[in-house]
Amino acid sequence: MSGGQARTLAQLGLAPTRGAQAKVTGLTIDSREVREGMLFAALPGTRVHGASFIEKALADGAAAILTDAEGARIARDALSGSDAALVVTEDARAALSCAAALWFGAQPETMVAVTGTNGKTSVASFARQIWLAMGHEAINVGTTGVEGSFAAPLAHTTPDAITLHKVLAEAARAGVSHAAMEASSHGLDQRRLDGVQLVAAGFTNFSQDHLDYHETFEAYFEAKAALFTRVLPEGGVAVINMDDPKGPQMAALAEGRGQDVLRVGRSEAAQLRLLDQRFNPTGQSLRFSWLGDVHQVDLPLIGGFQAENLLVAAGLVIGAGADAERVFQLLPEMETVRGRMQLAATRRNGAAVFVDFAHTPDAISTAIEALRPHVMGRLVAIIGAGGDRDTKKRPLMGQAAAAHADLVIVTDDNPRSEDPAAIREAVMEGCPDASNVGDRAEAILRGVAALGPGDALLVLGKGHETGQTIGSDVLPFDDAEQASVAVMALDAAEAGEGA
Ligand SMILES: CC(=O)N[C@H]1[C@@H](OP(=O)(O)OP(=O)(O)OC[C@H]2O[C@@H](n3ccc(=O)[nH]c3=O)[C@H](O)[C@@H]2O)O[C@H](CO)[C@@H](O)[C@@H]1O[C@H](C)C(=O)N[C@@H](C)C(=O)N[C@H](CCC(=O)O)C(=O)O
Ligand SMILES: Nc1ncnc2c1ncn2[C@@H]1O[C@H](COP(=O)(O)OP(=O)(O)OP(=O)(O)O)[C@@H](O)[C@H]1O
Ligand SMILES: N[C@H](CCC[C@H](N)C(=O)O)C(=O)O
Ligand SMILES: [Mg+2]
Repeated sequence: MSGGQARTLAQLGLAPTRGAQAKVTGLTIDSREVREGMLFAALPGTRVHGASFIEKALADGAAAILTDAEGARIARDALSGSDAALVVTEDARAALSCAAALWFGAQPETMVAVTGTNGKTSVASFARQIWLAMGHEAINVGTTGVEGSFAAPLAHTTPDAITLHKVLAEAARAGVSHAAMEASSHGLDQRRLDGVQLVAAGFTNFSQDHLDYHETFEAYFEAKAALFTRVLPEGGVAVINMDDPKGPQMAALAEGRGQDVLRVGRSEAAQLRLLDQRFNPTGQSLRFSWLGDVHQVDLPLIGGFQAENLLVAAGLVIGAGADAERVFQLLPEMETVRGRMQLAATRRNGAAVFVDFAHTPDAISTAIEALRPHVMGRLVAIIGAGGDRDTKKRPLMGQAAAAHADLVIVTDDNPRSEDPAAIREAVMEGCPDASNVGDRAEAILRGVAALGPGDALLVLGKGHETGQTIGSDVLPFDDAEQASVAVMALDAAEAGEGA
């Protein structure tokens, strides 16, 4: 990213090995984006070390190179033949994040982040909704892009440091004072958010995902724990869901770092404690206590887990300085998070179709179980797994659906570069009695056709997504829209038959 005033490396918090006088005109992590005068951050990658592109970056006019010891070794010849400024540091990704924060120079005054396998987007959206209802200019940043008082699309849940700080600075300059962001495990591992100044951070839960990247559960947990052990400063507020088996461990890590821990959940240890939940066809009622005082609230939200997410969000907003009673008054105003247990359509016979983003075994179990108490009749689930992602989760996703739904249809999610039929086969290993319908629109039509009075269909996996990635093409596809189309078509056909 270029533009703005040229700065010295010291102004970007970097200690140059050589070229202290050099000024840079912008930052990039991609050699293909290098322009005259820019700093090229040559970072270690999963496929290749960015240092392999230092020679090209220098040829294209890079004025400075930021890398680690391995990068300096890989590009020794290119570097010794150039007089560009050089920063060699142990953790080049973390250094880049801090440099990006200084380069863009502004971020919303009050920032919180949330990590966990599931629930991050929901928590960030609820926190933003509470702040907006309090009259603040607020955003959430993550899988669904930047939403709220300032909007922008994002390609990642936690964008790379340069994209992140660019968008945070734009939001801050547009008047945004409060931001809740998602901290993905990739983002944490790659130090993408190390330059963000957090006042509070939250943890929802921990279960299987992304083992293709992290390889072991331990490494995956460590990546998530880094939100507390590295990113949230001492004295920050850690909001921990104590109902998750990993909650107590995360709370201990946060306490060990000198953070104030605000415990939430059903657990007796919780300061913000869920006491009771009652479900109805359009939402739920909660009884909860805050430091012992009992409150009751009616919410237009489907799914018991959204109450857990809402408590984490309320904890973050309180942890960031809001008056707790004011926060609780605003909870009935919360709206469904797009693509999370979202009512997409209702059949003439009363059967409902919901769309949800569950794409892990745990989320599929949770989502189907969570819909049960809102539904009188049978529950039909449509599932699929994405290509180029953790392959081990596929049969477990099938098992989870078979264990909790009355009828399962396996279909394509985003096959990406993989063979869609092979992905479906892997899912079917966990649910051999399911129907296998590759075409997602047809699967939704079949699911809707199976609904009798009081039944519900839950279309899982793609939530808010508006495209289906097949190979390298992204074709328009929206589960909620397809559900409406299917309901309209089948209701019209039935009305025609009855006439
Ligand atoms: C696995 C992963 O996170 N990969 C990210 C990583 O790429 P990488 O390490 O594989 O990069 P690489 O291809 O080995 O290249 C190494 C370095 O060389 C640079 N390079 C490469 C080629 C070139 O010609 N010139 C050049 O300079 C690259 O910019 C990179 O910095 O660094 C790249 C630059 O920051 C990211 O774009 C890329 O995200 C890819 C696109 C991705 O899909 N990531 C997903 C898995 C992800 O991050 N998902 C999370 C989690 C979502 C969730 O919670 O479910 C997210 O936060 O979205
Ligand atoms: N607290 C929770 N516990 C278990 N499952 C949940 C919880 N919250 C959400 N889910 C399930 O996970 C799905 C994704 O929710 P959400 O988008 O909020 O999570 P996320 O952590 O942001 O996911 P991603 O990793 O894709 O960013 C939901 O659609 C729901 O099925
Ligand atoms: N952030 C998640 C989203 C998965 C969504 C699902 N529809 C899929 O394509 O697997 C990922 O990139 O793994
Ligand atoms: Mg998300």
